[in-house]
Amino acid sequence: MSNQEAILTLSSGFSFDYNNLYGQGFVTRADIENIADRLTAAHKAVNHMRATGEVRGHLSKDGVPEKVLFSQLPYVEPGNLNTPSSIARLKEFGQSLKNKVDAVISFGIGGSYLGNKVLFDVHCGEFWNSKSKEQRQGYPKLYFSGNNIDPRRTTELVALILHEANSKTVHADACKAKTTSEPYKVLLIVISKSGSTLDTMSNFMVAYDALKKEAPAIAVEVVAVTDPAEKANETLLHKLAAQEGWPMFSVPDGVGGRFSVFSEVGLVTAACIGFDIDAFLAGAQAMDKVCQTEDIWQNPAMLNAALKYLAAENYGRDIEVFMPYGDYLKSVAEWYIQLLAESLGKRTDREGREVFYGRTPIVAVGTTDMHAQTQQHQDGKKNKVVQFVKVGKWATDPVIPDVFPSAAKLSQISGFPLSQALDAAREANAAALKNDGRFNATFVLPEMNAYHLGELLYLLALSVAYEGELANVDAFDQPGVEAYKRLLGPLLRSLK
Ligand SMILES: O=P(O)(O)OC[C@H]1O[C@H](O)[C@H](O)[C@@H](O)[C@@H]1O
Repeated sequence: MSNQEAILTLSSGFSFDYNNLYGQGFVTRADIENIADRLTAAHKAVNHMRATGEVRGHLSKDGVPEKVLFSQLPYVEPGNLNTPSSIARLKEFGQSLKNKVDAVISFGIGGSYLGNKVLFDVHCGEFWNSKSKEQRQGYPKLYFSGNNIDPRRTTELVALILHEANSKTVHADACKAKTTSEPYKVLLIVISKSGSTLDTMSNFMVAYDALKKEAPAIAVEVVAVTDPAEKANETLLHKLAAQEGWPMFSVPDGVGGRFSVFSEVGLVTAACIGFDIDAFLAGAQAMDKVCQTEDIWQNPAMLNAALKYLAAENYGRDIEVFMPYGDYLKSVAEWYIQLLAESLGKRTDREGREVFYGRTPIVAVGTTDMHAQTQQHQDGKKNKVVQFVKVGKWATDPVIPDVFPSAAKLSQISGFPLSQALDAAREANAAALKNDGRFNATFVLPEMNAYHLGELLYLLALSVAYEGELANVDAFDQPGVEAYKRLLGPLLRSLK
């Protein structure tokens, strides 16, 4: 295969351009052939995971065998994790907020936040909360909290809600008698698989307390999203929700936080903003089906995993810069950080031998970081793969006008749409890296919509499953995060 042909394009138009990652000076065909047996074994293992949920060596936090079920999520079928009735319930939930709830605050961190933020950014953009209710088609404003323990931001978020509630009352007073004015309705969605994460719960308690005190001007409702287990394994959040009568959605068993964007965790946010759940899951499902082939050249998840694995193992490229071009895709890079870091950053292999495996992920955004990180990507250590994401067709795309014809330099950069300038920048960046033997690749989404986003996120999730097999590490646990937690517990108790 010549380098010019190193593009895998799916029937949806989604493509993986690996020209600058494969061939002379990059990962070679011989490299791939040398691991042919391991690729076959990895594919078999991933298929087995798909069929049974079993992944060799995977244990839960409590050290017992645990199923891995994220690959079932795109298939909405009775008996599956997402069923026709669970999806219908989510959609009803979303509809029930329209023109009724003023603002939602979604509390969560890690896998209980990152995917939700992706859906929000891609669908709503930066200015959703400044838009009118009509522009939001009746859907509520949506804020995130719990993604840090930041006293200032938490205070300011509560103050903002109080201010908005006050403005609503004043507005209602101006229009009609005070007694008939509606309260400002806030829905607090608390998302935590384990049900007691410090960052999430501390912010939730601060906001809940402050807003509840403002009744009746503010009406607070709560929805909990947590592990549905009962009795001995019941989470604190589940128990609380049952006591308080809060409606609940589930983080299903066998779905780790970093894979949960396709479950009720992500879909709750989707429902709140009118994001197309069906198209998102359909994109993920289409990607899953494409990746069922054993032919690596037709299977984008296996190909991506193999190329990145070989780039790291054979050529020392063990940093992955994830660099989408476009502001609202930055959160995809942030979501990917957790996926890659927690899945593959492992001390031991599945036989318990120390391997210190993993590629370090870096968030970058084009064109922004061409003016900040690119110097290092281009001239720093040759230890990186830069993974670009390109959007083919933009929904809105102003042509740069020739406003100052006498300024030759400005005149030169006018007369074509912003998207072409954006992609020319990416192309130049990719070529400059390639010309210096610096590994890079590009995922191309024909347009930025729920379907193609589903394809991309699912490809990345399945890719780490493949790479876990190739590297012989458990891609589904995260024992390393327990080390600081063991120290943090006593520290927090000593603060009382
Ligand atoms: O959903 P939660 O249980 O609150 O967990 C939130 C996050 O907590 C930890 O940091 C884990 O390492 C992450 O994998 C998880 O996504």
